[in-house]
Amino acid sequence: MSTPSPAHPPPSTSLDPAKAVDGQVVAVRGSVIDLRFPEAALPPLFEAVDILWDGPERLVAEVQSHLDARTARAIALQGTSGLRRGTPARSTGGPLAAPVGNAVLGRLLDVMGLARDDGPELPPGTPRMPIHRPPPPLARRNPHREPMETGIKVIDLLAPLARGGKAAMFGGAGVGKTVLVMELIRKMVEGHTGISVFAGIGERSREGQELWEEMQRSGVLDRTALIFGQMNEPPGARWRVGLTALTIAEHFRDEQHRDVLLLMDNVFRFVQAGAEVSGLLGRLPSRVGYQPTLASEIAELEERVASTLGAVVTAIQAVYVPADDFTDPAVAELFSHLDSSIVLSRPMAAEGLYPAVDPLASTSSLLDPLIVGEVHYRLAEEVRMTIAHYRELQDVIALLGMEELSAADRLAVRRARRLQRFLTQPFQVTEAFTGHGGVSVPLEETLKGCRAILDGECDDWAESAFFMTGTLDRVRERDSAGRMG
Ligand SMILES: Nc1ncnc2c1ncn2[C@@H]1O[C@H](COP(=O)(O)OP(=O)(O)OP(=O)(O)O)[C@@H](O)[C@H]1O
Repeated sequence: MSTPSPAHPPPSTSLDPAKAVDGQVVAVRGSVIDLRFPEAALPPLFEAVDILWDGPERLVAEVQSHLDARTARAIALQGTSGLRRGTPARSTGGPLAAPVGNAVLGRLLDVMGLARDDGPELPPGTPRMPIHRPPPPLARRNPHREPMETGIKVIDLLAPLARGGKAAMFGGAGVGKTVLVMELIRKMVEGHTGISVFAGIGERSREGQELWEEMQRSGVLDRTALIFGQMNEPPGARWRVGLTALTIAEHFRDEQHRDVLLLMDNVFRFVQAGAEVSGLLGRLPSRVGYQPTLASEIAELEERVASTLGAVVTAIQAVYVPADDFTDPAVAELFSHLDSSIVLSRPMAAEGLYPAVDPLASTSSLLDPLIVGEVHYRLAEEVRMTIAHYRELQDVIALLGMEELSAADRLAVRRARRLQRFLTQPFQVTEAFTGHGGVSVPLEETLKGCRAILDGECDDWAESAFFMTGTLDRVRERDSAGRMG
């Protein structure tokens, strides 16, 4: 067969072009491509192979298994529609390599590092690093964690985030994960002097567009790299895009010693893409239909999100919880890797108690008297106990009404409802559609407010005054205004 000349420039994914060898496509089934190479020249697992076709875009596949001494089974990172048997392929001599360094800042790239904004492609000399790398050794890791104030009351009080730590927002469809991540970006990126890397994994392109505009508006685009593999892209791209973003973050951490804020929306889509790939490769599914390699795939990603002695990586991730089932194996596995887990609750979202952070299910390893201090720790416990007590009483209230409760229980309910409302807060990113101006509350004010509510100082204030506002002083003003009005 004659060799068609490639319609695209040869990829710069290669680490060692001298090692490049030639093969050809022998079978195509959707994203799965079987490739035959000369004996002894079979590319190793995870090597990137360039398919030299005349299709609409460059096509690169990653080797996943060896069928025999000459045949490799690979997963495509782009669509394969129109790909024919016999098409030549060239091993790139190394794994897929992500562009790194200053050239990626201010750019929106895909899994391969190709421009997805309307700018030019990255210059040919841009350094690249393989996307498959081991995590930093334990000796180089920085175990130190210090709380990082976000200005979001419920998070700072009950599930504080750590500078240099890993946090995730868990929630079913439409409970406010993306809104919360966007708000955290807005609050943190401006005060953050390091680099921000955003990985958009398997979500809607509209969200990518909004983020791009958000970054531009905040004037931080020149310190940000956005890497996207959205829901319309093949599973291979969604599976690997997180590693591309991580590689970019690791380069800033290790080579430039700059602090990195790594944002990933949505890590569940990474797991889901892995399950799709596993199915396409014909591997037997494991629990709940997930890939048998679920735990190791998640660990491969999460373990690389690490702070070293030179620079810290602070990761904020959104995790979709399928059918609101927190026992889902992917979700349960992700929990175990985090410093802070923020759980969003559907009943709270349904009541309009935004951010719908579940005060009982959300946790943080920082909520320890030795880290946040005795006062904060005890207060958080007291808030949790009061809300837990209210939840226990809710069934009784629904059946018999408040009148059947003891005086002490009635008081506990009163305070719990005020606490729940005090922990709601208007966000900057939702200003446009809620009509409430966004607020940031210093931790000290949050602690002061909760203390006062628990001590019964606000028992007579109108419940509605606590809803969607900032400090307790503001609640007091609203309560007095309500009385006068
Ligand atoms: N803090 C908030 N204040 C007011 N409204 C909110 C807030 N958070 C979420 N919402 C409402 O809930 C909707 C869904 O939020 P969001 O898109 O963040 O959910 P999600 O969990 O990311 O959903 P999906 O899984 O579909 O991506 C928003 O469009 C908004 O109407």
